[in-house]
Amino acid sequence: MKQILLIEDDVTFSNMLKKFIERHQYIVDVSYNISGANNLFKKNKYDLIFTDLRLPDGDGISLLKQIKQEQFLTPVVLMTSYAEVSTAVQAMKQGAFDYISKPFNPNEVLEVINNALENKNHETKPQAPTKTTKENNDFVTGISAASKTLTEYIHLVAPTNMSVLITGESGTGKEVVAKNIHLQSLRKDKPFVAVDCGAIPKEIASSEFFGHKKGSFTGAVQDKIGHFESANGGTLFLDEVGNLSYENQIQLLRALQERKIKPIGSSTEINVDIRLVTATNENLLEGVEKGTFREDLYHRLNEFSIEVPRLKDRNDDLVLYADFFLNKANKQLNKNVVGFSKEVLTLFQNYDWPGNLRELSNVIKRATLLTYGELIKATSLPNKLSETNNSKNLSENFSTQENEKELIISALRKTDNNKTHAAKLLNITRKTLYNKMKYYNL
Ligand SMILES: Nc1ncnc2c1ncn2[C@@H]1O[C@H](COP(=O)(O)OP(=O)(O)OP(=O)(O)O)[C@@H](O)[C@H]1O
Repeated sequence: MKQILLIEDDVTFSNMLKKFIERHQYIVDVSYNISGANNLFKKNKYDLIFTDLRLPDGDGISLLKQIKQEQFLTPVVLMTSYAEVSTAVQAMKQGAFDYISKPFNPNEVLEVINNALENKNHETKPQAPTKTTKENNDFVTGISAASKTLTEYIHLVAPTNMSVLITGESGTGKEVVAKNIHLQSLRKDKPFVAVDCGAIPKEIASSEFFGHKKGSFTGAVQDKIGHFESANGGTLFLDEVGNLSYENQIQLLRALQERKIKPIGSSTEINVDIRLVTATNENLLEGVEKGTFREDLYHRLNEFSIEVPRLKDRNDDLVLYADFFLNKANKQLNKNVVGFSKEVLTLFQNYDWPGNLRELSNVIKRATLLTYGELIKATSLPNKLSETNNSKNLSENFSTQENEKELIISALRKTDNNKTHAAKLLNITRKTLYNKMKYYNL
């Protein structure tokens, strides 16, 4: 039977976890601190070690380093609280096999155990696992339920030749998903051609898609290869596909059905073998109902659909993405910012992120540039992040009708007595604010 060591100072929790894992045919030892774990290491050889990040006599990261030196092959899984996820990500770079954030469900624990033990059986040397896919280092997989479903769908559909329609709000990562589908497909060594349909004027769209011969129209000063031909053998990604004119939709449908294209001014047809992936942040079905988007094309594009979740709907991933964008910004700006202050993480959690991952990435890049110390502080964030928070806290409290007078005073102070801004913060109209100020003699 495989032997697992659990290092966790919460006695109730560790005993509960021990019992659960033992029920699945593993031998489990528990230590409540690092010194106890060191004694156990001397006596036993473990197949897997679970350790808490914070222990009474040290931290899980230094323990991880020690284990990696002494018991090279033993996988180590860190158990973290939500706020420590970014530290755990750092730990993975130092050789932790995985991390699991509390509270976790039993199936998650079993999955991590299976993965770790399976990995150990197959690997001859330890791997530094990463939350990015091997094929694409710019893709963070995410740990939220919504992200897990997204990843599963990508894995499932990538190796097929099905056309995929990716939907989701702006900045959620639709293009990144499309690229990932390509990189996980059999076409990964062939081109991935991304076209923004919203940026192509309809008059030149067919030349852009199918190419043209020199002299075939005014301005065609040389032969041009179209996107279909450039993507031959690979994947053609059409972003903002809802923006195609009706005429362009017909041309696209024909090319997809016949798998042949004819450049403008040419008499020869070219066979094309492309996998089509499209994206939109509009509701194409509404377009179909209104008659602006062809229903036959819609079904042709939508052999499989993937909805990329809003950042707000994958709260559990926020720190992971923040950490990823911070690393990226550090590299781009040649900085060495280590992390985020607690206050910043709270502001991040409370903000709605209407611009999704793109907005998060931009906010972090700007803040990284403005930061001279180790941690990004709230003062380096755009005002809108704290405004939403103030407004949320104030308006939430306000609706309870308690301390109404104090809340009004606080809002007026925060906004330098600007009634319009104060009313906004309190989520009431200016008129209501004036009435209440009169009532409270302010
Ligand atoms: N899974 C991910 N891992 C890391 N970075 C990501 C991920 N998804 C998106 N991003 C980053 O977020 C930003 C927005 O992604 P992307 O351009 O793919 O969004 P989009 O949904 O296609 O946006 P739009 O609708 O405006 O075209 C990019 O900087 C991208 O690199």
